[in-house]
Amino acid sequence: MSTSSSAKTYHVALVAHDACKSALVDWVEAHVDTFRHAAIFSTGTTGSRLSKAMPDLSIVALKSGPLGGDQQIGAMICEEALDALIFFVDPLSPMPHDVDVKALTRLATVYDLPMACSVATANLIADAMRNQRF
Ligand SMILES: O=C(CO)COP(=O)(O)O
Repeated sequence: MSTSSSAKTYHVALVAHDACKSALVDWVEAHVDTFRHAAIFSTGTTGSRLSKAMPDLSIVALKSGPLGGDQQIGAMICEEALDALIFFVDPLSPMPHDVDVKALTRLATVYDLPMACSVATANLIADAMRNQRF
């Protein structure tokens, strides 16, 4: 008897502030086998950096963060269209769109969405994705 196991396609938002974009690209490259099976949604500049580095991944680039991209991802959270948010936040620079950043992380908390704002926590989410644990 054959058992069929259909792997879940995770819908994941990947976002990084400018000072953290290279770290996010490196991190996704390190987990590319996991993200090859994911549907990725990114803010504009983050998405184009990721697409350039890994053109074979499925990446939808939304608006740039300061132009509403954080809010677009927030709307996806409200619509329960995401499984996780990986957001490499720059904690050392003031942001003109700080309210948008706060709104995004707030909505992830309101909807109890798995969210990582650091490499250590992002590793836990990637591990859970790889093992289909949520
Ligand atoms: O500012 C951001 C998130 O707050 C990221 O936006 P970009 O990916 O367009 O730089």
